[in-house]
Amino acid sequence: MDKINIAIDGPAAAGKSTIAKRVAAALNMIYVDTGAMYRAITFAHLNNKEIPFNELVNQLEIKLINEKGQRVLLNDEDITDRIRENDITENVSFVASQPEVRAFLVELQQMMTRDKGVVMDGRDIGTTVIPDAELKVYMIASVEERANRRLLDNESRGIASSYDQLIADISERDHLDMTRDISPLTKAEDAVSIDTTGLSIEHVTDKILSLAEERL
Ligand SMILES: Nc1ncnc2c1ncn2[C@@H]1O[C@H](COP(=O)(O)OP(=O)(O)OP(=O)(O)O)[C@@H](O)[C@H]1O
Ligand SMILES: Nc1ccn([C@@H]2O[C@H](COP(=O)(O)O)[C@@H](O)[C@H]2O)c(=O)n1
Repeated sequence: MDKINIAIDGPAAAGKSTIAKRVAAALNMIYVDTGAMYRAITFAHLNNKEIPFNELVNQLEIKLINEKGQRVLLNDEDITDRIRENDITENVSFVASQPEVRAFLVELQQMMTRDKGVVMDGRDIGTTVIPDAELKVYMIASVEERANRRLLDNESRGIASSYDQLIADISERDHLDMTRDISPLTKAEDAVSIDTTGLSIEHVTDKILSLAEERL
């Protein structure tokens, strides 16, 4: 096959974006971080709480620029670092449960994958956004390992956090994402499960690359 789409879903801090970026670079595909798009709308909502979601989404233009990882622009403002801060993380699952927000972003994401050649990570990619993706991966890791990874991640970004708080926050966010009414986080029936607990980034990347090669 000439071009494929790859969907990577899973709970918070399982390693989806780290691996998706590497897989996309190795296969010369486009990487799309859909979590960043929900975070961008959360940023807009926190600055404009009085605006209903159906009106808010019509005022937003979200661009993902593949430069220095991936830059996130909201109405041409670079909010890449801002959307990783705690207030956004604490509110994003609520914003992502809003029907108007999901309809707006799923349509945008489906347009981005129409011509194939995309590695997209998120929570509903294999189930809702690209149910016909040639490769679907459901990536998991123990909550302890995910909290440790996020702790190191936050330290490197200068974001204050503690291991115990991260365990609680990650567990709560997963619960909200798995139990919301619309497109809850769940493994697509035809997704390949990969438990990354104890596995290196290189090992997981190679595993997905070999699954992709089988489909190309
Ligand atoms: N297999 C792995 N082994 C060790 N560390 C990893 C592994 N995969 C990812 N990491 C590290 O874990 C941290 C979290 O990974 P990442 O941000 O990719 O997760 P994510 O699933 O995209 O999270 P979220 O959905 O919350 O954005 C990063 O610092 C990354 O370097
Ligand atoms: N396809 C997606 C992607 C993300 N979400 C929501 O956004 C939150 C942040 O995602 P990160 O990957 O940046 O951590 C996530 O917790 C979900 O609430 C989503 O609903 N669908």
